Amino acid sequence: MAYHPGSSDDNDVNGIRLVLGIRVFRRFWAALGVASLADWIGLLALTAYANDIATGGYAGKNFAIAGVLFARLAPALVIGPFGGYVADRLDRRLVLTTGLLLRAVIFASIPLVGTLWWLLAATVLIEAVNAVWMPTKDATVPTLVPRAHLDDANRLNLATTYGSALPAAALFIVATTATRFIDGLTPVELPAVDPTLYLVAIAFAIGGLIFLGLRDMPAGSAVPEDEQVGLWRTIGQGWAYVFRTPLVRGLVLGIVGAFACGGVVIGLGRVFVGDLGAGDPGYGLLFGCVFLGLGLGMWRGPRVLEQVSRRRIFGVGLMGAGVALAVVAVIHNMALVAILVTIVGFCAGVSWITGYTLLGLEVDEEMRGRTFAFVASLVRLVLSAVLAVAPLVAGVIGSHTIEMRELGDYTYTGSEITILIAAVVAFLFGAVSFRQMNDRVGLSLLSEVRQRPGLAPVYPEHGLFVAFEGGEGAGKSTQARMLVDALQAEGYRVLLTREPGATDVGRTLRQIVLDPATGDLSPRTEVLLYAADKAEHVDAVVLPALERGDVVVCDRYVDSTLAYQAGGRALDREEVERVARWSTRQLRPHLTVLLDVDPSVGRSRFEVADRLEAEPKEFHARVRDTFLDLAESDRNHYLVVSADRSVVAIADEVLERVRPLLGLVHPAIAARSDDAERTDDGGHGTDGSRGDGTDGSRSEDDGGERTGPESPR
Ligand SMILES: Nc1ncnc2c1ncn2[C@@H]1O[C@H](COP(=O)(O)OP(=O)(O)O)[C@@H](O)[C@H]1O
Ligand SMILES: Cc1cn([C@H]2C[C@H](O)[C@@H](COP(=O)(O)OP(=O)(O)O)O2)c(=O)[nH]c1=O
Repeated sequence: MAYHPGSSDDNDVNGIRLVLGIRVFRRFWAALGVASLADWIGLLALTAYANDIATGGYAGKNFAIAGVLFARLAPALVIGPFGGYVADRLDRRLVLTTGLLLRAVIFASIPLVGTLWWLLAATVLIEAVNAVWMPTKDATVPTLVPRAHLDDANRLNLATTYGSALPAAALFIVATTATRFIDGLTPVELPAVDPTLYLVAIAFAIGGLIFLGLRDMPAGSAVPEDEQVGLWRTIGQGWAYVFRTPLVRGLVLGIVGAFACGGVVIGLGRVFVGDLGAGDPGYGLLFGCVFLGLGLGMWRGPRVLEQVSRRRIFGVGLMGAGVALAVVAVIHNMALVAILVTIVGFCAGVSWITGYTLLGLEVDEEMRGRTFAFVASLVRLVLSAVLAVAPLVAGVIGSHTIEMRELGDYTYTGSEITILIAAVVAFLFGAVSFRQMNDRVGLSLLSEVRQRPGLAPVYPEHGLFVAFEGGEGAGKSTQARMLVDALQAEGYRVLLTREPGATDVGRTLRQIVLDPATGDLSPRTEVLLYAADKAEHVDAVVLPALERGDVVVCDRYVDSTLAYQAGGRALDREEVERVARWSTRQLRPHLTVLLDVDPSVGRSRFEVADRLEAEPKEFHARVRDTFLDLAESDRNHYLVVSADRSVVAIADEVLERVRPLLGLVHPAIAARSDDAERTDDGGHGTDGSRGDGTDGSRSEDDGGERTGPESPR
């Protein structure tokens, strides 16, 4: 079958279209959408209502909200496992219908009774109903769509459940603003969120009626026994695995942190916007902004700062959320807060989607299901704790005013302090995740961000890769040889190689590019010829040696293309870099030694000039500047040496810089006697024409290196 780029997107769209084409599923989905919408508005309305009817000042309001949120989440932890059991014994359509109708009745009863105690009891009841309703809903989906499209159906349902948070926030803003407006027109005072609670009741009733109408839904119940693993057991089982693996540990820590961060904003939101004088519509706005940010973050996440490692982005996202949240805590302006919580949501969304994807990629097949279940359960647990505890803490801290004579009074509230604490915690979680998962140690985040997308470096995971760069006659071959000798003497397995011309194809290419008889070449042709040499060299020589864990010392590498073809020939640097990096699979040396010398000095060290050596002074000046520029932009991976000093002094400096990197490889003393021959074979000095760098003579056909006998081609 032909490869079509983007076909997976097309498949997604087609799959979703297909499941929506199934009448009974379409109606089921519509009912689910209405129920989710009602659920989100309900969450907002319940907390807003708690805020309205609570007595006891600032602390009282916070305690009331903490109570509602806890009542909302706690039953899932306790009743959850039984929900599946009950659901298993009842008819699906009956459960789906009555579940929503019951919720409608309970919601309507809340403003009618109008006490805090009933609000709390009603919340528990709603969740108890939900505990049976949810597993039934999940178990129903497979009976409505063909097995092959179950995934599409589940994804659509998930998107609907979370996607409805945004319209729900909008509806909440409209409903509460309308109530305020009508309130202003009539002499009787309307309770602020009562109409919204009735609206929720109506929406649930509509959802229930749609389910009632689904007569063609297969009857019976089917929650398979093995899917009814309780929450606590899931957590227990997952724990053991997760905490054995540092990467997964970092990920789980971060994911939980992201949710805790979002939970604090939701849990404290109502009181916090109250402090800002924004009331219920403000609360709706805050909630909507968090979800807008989350949605954007999840959508754009994979594209954000593409040049930065995904493992690092994960921690960075969390730290970003922490910083934005800290600013939220100290700023007293609703408009700015709205923008900032969108940023908090965005950062958390980027982290969440990145973490989720990494988890999918890094966790072994057989552990994946359990790990995801573990994460989902843990997130639930932490979210409940945070939603309940955050307002409690805020209530305990209370609202205080400090009098500062000249500066005026400064009021700080418990919600501000608690948000600030959460911000610090989120930042620390992010920092710990960043450290645990950092796969680019030594490359600063700033220089990584500065890299253009698509040019992200790949450093070898095995072996040690060192390149020598510099102008003509700078002493690269001499120094490379000396480094190889020094390392081999210490028992390391070392491969000395070079560009261009270390492979069979490379030798032919070398002949073409360097022979003055070739005459003028288009600069682009020259780039491609060098790139072809590199592609072959990396695949056939460099990577296999690194895979074996050897030290690879390379005389000239990608920087030469950037210096000569981009700098010297004045081609666009980014274009040339894309080609050169692509041809080397983005593989970069752990260390590049730049032997810097005035071009005239280097030039004076030999007599016969090849095609490039024969270029004018200005050309070589540009080459030198480009080399220096490259070294300057990534100091961690470069050593710049003044190459007009003695050979020995330079060699000492190089060895000193390389020594700490030897931790990446192990000396193979035992294997030395036979390996030394082999590595020499792979080097480019064995044919005697050059390479030991001491004879100073140059000839056009000084290729003739053989690649190591163990190289795959
Ligand atoms: N530090 C140095 N000082 C003086 N001459 C040097 C130095 N390093 C190398 N040479 C000589 O310069 C010539 C070119 O050296 P080589 O290592 O082949 O340079 P490259 O590989 O950079 O072109 C050789 O004759 C070598 O002996
Ligand atoms: C690897 C590479 C070399 N070159 C040039 C630089 C040199 O002039 C020539 C390599 O010839 P070589 O004789 O190996 O140079 P040196 O002894 O100075 O290391 O090819 C490029 O222009 N682009 C590249 O990517």
